[in-house]
Amino acid sequence: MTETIGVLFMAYGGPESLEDLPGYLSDIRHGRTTSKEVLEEITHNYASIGGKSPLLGITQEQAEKATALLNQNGVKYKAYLGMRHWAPWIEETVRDMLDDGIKKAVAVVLAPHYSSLSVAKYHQKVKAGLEMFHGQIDFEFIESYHDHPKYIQAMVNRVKMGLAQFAEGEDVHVVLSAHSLPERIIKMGDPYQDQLFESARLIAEGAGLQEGQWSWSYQSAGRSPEPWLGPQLEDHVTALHEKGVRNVVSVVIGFVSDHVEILYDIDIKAQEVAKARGMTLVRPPSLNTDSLYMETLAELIGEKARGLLE
Ligand SMILES: C=CC1=C(C)c2cc3[nH]c(cc4nc(cc5[nH]c(cc1n2)c(C)c5CCC(=O)O)C(CCC(=O)O)=C4C)c(C)c3C=C
Ligand SMILES: [Fe+2]
Ligand SMILES: [Fe+2]
Repeated sequence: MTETIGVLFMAYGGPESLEDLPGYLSDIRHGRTTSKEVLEEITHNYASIGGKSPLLGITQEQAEKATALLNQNGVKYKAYLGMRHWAPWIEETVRDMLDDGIKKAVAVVLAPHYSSLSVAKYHQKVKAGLEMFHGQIDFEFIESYHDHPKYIQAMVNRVKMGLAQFAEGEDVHVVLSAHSLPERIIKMGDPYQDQLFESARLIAEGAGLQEGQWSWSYQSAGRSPEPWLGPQLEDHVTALHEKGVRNVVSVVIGFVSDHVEILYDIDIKAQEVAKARGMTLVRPPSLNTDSLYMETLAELIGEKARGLLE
């Protein structure tokens, strides 16, 4: 009988209702209490996008589509979902994999860029799950795929989709962005920023953007007193306005799925800043189940699985 390879698809996790928010925030903030003001602000953000995160449903669809591609190639794969900050928790999914008798598996985070504060934490949770439930699965981990040609092409297509919303000959500026992190990661030698800049360079080149026609920005910095990487998107949009830019295409290259930090932070908050200055800001859709992104995942997972089967 052919052995089934488990594929653990991991994402950040999101609340299923506004009642989940205090517990969700407590997990993200390592048990620290969230102030009333911050809780109210984040509740307002989620209420503005429908009262829950769409992330779990999108991750489920991504896992199904990528696994369907993988299952065309003779090896049998079974998809599992694990979230870092909410159910289904990564550790509990690892228990389910053990219960199913999975012996070999590939773990992938649905985030193309590696950081010790992001991807590494997911990997630690997989290992914690194995320890917690006293099991053994031979895991192969995908660390990053910031320069995978199909991910780059998928993002290039998004840039072009955004530009196509403006009339030919109009002056349009492209802003590529990703989630901010505390500045201290730079001193820690974390590869996050270098990987982001490499993706951005490849995407701008692929889309044929000239110097000055695009720029970089961070978004969604945390609400903690330490300095976070900038410039923040809203400040950046304001600075672009001061330089005479009136049309902006905003492409989030660090996130592959819709969630509050896109649907609120860009579509509502950054959009408000742009509109208040008479600017037009357009955001092409997130990759979600984009076919090139699904092929990126299938290729990366297939490659790691071949290593497991040798
Ligand atoms: C690259 C790293 C991070 C990604 C990607 C990321 C995505 C992401 N974050 C939220 C919601 C929140 N994040 C919050 C804090 C927070 N996020 C990161 C890193 C990434 N988040 C860090 C390092 C921190 C600080 C944690 C701490 O110890 O304080 C919070 C808490 C409130 C706040 O600080 O703003 C929220 C809420 C979502 C929804 C998301 C993508 C799915
Ligand atoms: Fe976060
Ligand atoms: Fe965040």
